[in-house]
Amino acid sequence: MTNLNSGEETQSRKAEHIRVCLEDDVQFRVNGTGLDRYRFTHCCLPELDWQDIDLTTRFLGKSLGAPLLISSMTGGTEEAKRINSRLAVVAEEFQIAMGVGSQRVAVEKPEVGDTFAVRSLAPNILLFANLGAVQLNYGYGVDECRKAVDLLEADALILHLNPLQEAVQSRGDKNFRGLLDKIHELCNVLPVPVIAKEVGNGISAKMAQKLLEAGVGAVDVAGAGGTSWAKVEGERAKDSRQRRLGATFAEWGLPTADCITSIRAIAPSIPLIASGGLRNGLDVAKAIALGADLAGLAWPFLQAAAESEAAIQTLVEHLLAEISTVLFCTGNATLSELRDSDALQPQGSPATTGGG
Ligand SMILES: NC(=O)C1=CN([C@@H]2O[C@H](COP(=O)(O)OP(=O)(O)OC[C@H]3O[C@@H](n4cnc5c(N)ncnc54)[C@H](OP(=O)(O)O)[C@@H]3O)[C@@H](O)[C@H]2O)C=CC1
Ligand SMILES: Cc1cc2nc3c(=O)[nH]c(=O)nc-3n(C[C@H](O)[C@H](O)[C@H](O)COP(=O)(O)O)c2cc1C
Ligand SMILES: C=C(C)CCOP(=O)(O)OP(=O)(O)O
Ligand SMILES: [Mg+2]
Repeated sequence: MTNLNSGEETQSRKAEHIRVCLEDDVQFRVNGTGLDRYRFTHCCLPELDWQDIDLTTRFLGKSLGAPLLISSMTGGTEEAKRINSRLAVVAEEFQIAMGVGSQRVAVEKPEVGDTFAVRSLAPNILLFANLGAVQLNYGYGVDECRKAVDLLEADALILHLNPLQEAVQSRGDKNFRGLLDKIHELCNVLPVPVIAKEVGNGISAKMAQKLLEAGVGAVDVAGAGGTSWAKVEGERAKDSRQRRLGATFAEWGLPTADCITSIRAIAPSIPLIASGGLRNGLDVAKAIALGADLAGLAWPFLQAAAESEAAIQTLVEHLLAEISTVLFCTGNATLSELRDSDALQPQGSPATTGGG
């Protein structure tokens, strides 16, 4: 490993991330999403025909068939190219949004750029480029960000914020000083919106406020409760210090539900993505009812994509059926009706007053 140049090291890390996420137990086990603290109030007479249920929505100026995002995952290897291609074909079929994984590997090794370039397979979807914000402290500037966007003809650039992951990662990039100012400068000149995203440890209302003041166009909370990147990097550890760090911080982070409610409270109208531990359409519907505009899933899509295009189609069909069932059984025809309703209640409050 020590003989690898940075491009090769990054490329082999991408392969290991896929392998570890598919083969090892790297999910949060104790600190959940917080969504189980909420319940929908069942409505016994919805006054709806199932046919009237409408899952369409808009995000950052584009129309979507459903409020779903295939969260940023991969690129840089042949396997990653196969995964991205399968995901893009299904995203186009259902008109849902998609992000690719960090394009740092393509900056370091331009010849792997094609493993990310899915626009021709998904000409109409909302598509997100991806780089780590921390790279702005390691020689990256507007040029690299612009190239990442151009390679995909992306609608926005996701900057991932992953201090815990970098702290546990072997040879991780740990200089996070001064990034807010650099994000601010980037937002001023990049021709597409910047989306600030965590990777499974969550974004607090206080930090969301600072990021919005810096000019980001949207926030993806990527909270705790799903894939734990401390666990992933702990599995990749090269020494006992890293292995122990991964174990100690395996459950660290802000639950996804708390991120959504606290950010919505201070920013009532910003484009807000919920992700981190969403595993079915009921989770998605809860996230929307709590105030998110879009719901992202990574790990479930990785598992399906590793199998086949048909498995991804089946996953999306299941998610759509589950979200539709929430709308049906709470008597809401649309996502905005659901969000404006009182159908979702904290568990423990009288379940017979809301909804209907
Ligand atoms: N900073 C963070 O965001 C979090 C940190 N942790 C830490 O991760 C480690 C493993 O936790 P584990 O036992 O698996 O998980 P648990 O969720 O069972 O939490 C264990 C302890 O951490 C407390 N805790 C939960 N959330 C927070 C928080 N946001 N900030 C500070 N303390 C919190 C809990 O207090 P209570 O019962 O009152 O909730 C409990 O005493 C612990 O060291 C824990 O402190 C765990 C969760 C979140
Ligand atoms: C294999 C894999 C690779 C990932 N790579 C990236 C990445 O390059 N950039 C990023 O922003 N997030 C990345 N993520 C994090 C996800 O986008 C997501 O924030 C996180 O896994 C929590 O969502 P989940 O619980 O649905 O998996 C990756 C996730 C997986 C499973
Ligand atoms: C995998 C996740 C969750 C985020 C990116 O990880 P890396 O730290 O490997 O990304 P780059 O350095 O390659 O940007
Ligand atoms: Mg990194």
